[in-house]
Amino acid sequence: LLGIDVSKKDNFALWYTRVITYSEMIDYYDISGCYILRPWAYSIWESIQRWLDAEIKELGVENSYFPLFVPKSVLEREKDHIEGFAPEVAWVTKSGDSDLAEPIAIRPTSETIMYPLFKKWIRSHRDLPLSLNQWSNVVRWEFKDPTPFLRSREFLWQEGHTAHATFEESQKMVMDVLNLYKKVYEELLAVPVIQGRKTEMERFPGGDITTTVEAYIHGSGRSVQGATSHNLGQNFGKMFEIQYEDKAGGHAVPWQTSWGLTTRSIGVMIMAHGDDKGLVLPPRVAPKQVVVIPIVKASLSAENKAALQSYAERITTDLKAAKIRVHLDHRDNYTPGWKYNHWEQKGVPLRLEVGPMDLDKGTARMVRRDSGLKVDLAAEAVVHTVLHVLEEIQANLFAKCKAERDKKLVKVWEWRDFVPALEEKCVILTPFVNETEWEEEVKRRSREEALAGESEDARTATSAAAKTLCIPFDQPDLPPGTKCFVSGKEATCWVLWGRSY
Ligand SMILES: O=C1CCCN[C@@H]1CCCn1cnc2ccccc2c1=O
Repeated sequence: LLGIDVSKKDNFALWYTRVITYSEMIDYYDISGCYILRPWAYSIWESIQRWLDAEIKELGVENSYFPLFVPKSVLEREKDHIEGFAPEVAWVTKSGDSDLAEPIAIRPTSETIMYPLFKKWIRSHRDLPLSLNQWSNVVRWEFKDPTPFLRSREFLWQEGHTAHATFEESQKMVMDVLNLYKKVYEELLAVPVIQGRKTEMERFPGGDITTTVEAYIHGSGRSVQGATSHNLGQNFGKMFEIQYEDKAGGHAVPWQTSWGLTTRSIGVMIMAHGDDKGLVLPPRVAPKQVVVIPIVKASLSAENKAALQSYAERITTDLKAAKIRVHLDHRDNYTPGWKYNHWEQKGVPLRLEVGPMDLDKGTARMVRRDSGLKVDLAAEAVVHTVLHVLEEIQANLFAKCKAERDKKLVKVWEWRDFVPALEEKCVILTPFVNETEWEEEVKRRSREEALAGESEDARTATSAAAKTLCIPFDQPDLPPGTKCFVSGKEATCWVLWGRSY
């Protein structure tokens, strides 16, 4: 039996690679940083999409689709802030043997593609709010080591772009979307996240305010940005000369937002819940929530085999009728034991074993993937028990993840306690002066003290340095006079730090 054969706590990176391949979610491709999303993974993206798409439409956002390509001259209109991103832009320079007159970029994000059209469409206050979303792929030619789902050169996302008459309206949109992102993580993926604002150094330079949901990966002790929602202010309106006639008849520039959640969310869920037997799926996004496995002994008579088969089929039909995503694995070329291992690796929340004894007694044995608990059920109790236990599993996965995160979420007041806490895989709240030079200092010193003279490859996807994750909206009490943990100056807020992807 091909098992994962590596423990999550002993070799997290290898464990992750084994889990995503043995569960048939990912396969590898000739081009580094590009992966195949197999049906078991794509189905999870569809569940996220289905829920989030309905919710953003409730916010008055409409879906649209813009071109994949942006001319060099247009992309560089954002010159000031994309210089940081320029190395990641992928270019089309030829068609066939002939060079293109002007190089064309493949979208890394769509502001520069969309906003010239926003300029054309927004002429009056009656055209506002303009709220569009796009489900698409984007390409960023990352330099750091790629990790399936978490960092790939092409990924799927949604990007929302809105324009409003007032800052207040735009900021409400920013927060409404951020709250949806929190729900995607906490209610669909069973992963707790912390909402907050990015510091000056970490925010999207094209905007005014970047808000974020930050997740913590217990296995690696690293944090990861789950999704972002930006208030762009009037920066892009000015850059793209978007003007409209306001109610008073004057000229005004709209207040804009942009926001995105990507297939990285699937990687976060895998890392958060997976165990040494493989994937553990939250029922709300599990492609299959129950797998029914008949235990057909060779010694059974033909009619008993047939009877067992139809009994298993009846249980499966009852579950399907209750809108439960169920699969009956009646393949006769695999043993029950092999099937248990296979579906455990794929993370199916519940297994129903149905053997000859169960046929006689009218029962089935239910086995939970998250806890391993085995319970014998009467056939007529299967549907309502499964519905209830699926909800229990969803809640249990969230509670376990939150407990693990909270155990590693610590407050630090003095520098001397900071790097040791990082070494303990903690995510750290500190009183902070919130000045960029001190943020740089913490990055530098935490890396230096952690590496203690060893070198670190710039390509590494995971640095030893601590970085700010966010300024949590939920601020602990900060008594006046509290000192910043690193500068000794007056602290102005609590900041969340961690090693991250
Ligand atoms: O986050 C989001 C949410 C979705 C819409 N876009 C914003 C901001 C994207 C920032 N960004 C990120 N990588 C880039 C890479 C190359 C060129 C430009 C960029 C770039 O502007």
